Amino acid sequence: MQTGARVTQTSLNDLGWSPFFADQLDAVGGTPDRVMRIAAVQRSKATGLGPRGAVRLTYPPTLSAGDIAVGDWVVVDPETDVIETILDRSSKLARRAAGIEAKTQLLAANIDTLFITTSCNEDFNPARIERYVVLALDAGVSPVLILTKADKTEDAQSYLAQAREISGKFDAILLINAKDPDQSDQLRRWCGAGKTVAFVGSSGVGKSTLINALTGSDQATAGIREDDAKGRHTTTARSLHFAEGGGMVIDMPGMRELGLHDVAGGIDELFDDITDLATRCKFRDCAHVSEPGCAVRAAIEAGELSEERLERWRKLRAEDQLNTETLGQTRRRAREITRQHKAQLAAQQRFKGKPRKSGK
Ligand SMILES: Nc1nc2c(ncn2[C@@H]2O[C@H](COP(=O)(O)OP(=O)(O)OP(=O)(O)O)[C@@H](O)[C@H]2O)c(=O)[nH]1
Ligand SMILES: [Zn+2]
Repeated sequence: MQTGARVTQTSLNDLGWSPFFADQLDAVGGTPDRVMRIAAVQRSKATGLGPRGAVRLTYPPTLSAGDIAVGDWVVVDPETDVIETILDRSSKLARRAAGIEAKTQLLAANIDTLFITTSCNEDFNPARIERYVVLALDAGVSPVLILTKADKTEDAQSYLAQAREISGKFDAILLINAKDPDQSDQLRRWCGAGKTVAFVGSSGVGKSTLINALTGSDQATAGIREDDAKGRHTTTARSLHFAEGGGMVIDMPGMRELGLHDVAGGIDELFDDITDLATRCKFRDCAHVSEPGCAVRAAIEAGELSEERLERWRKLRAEDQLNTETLGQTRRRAREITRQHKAQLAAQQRFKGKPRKSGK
């Protein structure tokens, strides 16, 4: 196994180990030789990378697959290969899990940079890009926007201009042909030794092309393919790979649905212009619709803020608030709806039951 051999020669530092994690070892009774980084998470097993190579790890009764993310650092019992502890994360990407309850699904952990990938075509969508930026900012991960397929449009510069309008918070915006190695090499700036990057973006925008360019393709997935339940690497699972020349790359396919959850901080950061303006509105609870003394409306009228951007901010905030309410809040809201419904029915019954006023 090429990757296995490579991992054996790999120090923890190459995998992204840092003082942040080392400092936690004493408290959990761990030692560096028992530490591994999670490269893939399956229902009943996970793949860990460490000094022993790629190892299939088992969850203890207290943990399940949902508690562990690709990129996590764990302490492992070397005799049983059971995970003992998940070390605190330096960063964590999560989304709202499917279902009615306000639950999160972990996507990846301990990432330095999020490569938000979109193409210079109809895939380019400011609202979706903003979603990814909010996710990154909220997690304390630095967002880089990659605009691919620049070679397939006459209009590449206009996409670049639109991207700059979306946010000044990007660490960089790259306009590239992902298939040209000279151009994809620019991504290596974020993949130095010990650094971890993750890719998000729709299907077909060039993520695999870029990941293959960074990792040298086949050998990157070998260690994980070996551990897949069906004996092959599936493209639907998140997984961690080595970048050539240092650093780790996390592939996150299947991210079409990115429900935001508990990311108010990220929304405030991305839309800090609106947040600032809102503090200057005359009314503290200003809805920025038609209130007098509204600084947000004034900015729109002055052409400093676009109506579309304000609308996208509103939508994200509403979604985040809805998705973040606790189960208790959801239940209370459901009870309130039921109560109102019953009250309405009762009123209707009373109305029906009343003897008709006779005209006499
Ligand atoms: N001309 C050109 N083609 C590109 C570029 N980026 C990707 N492609 C092509 O677009 C197709 C899709 O690219 P992938 O790398 O598979 O996209 P992906 O994001 O990994 O897609 P999924 O695996 O479905 O998530 C492939 O045929 C690529 O060769 C680019 O910048 N320029
Ligand atoms: Zn206002």
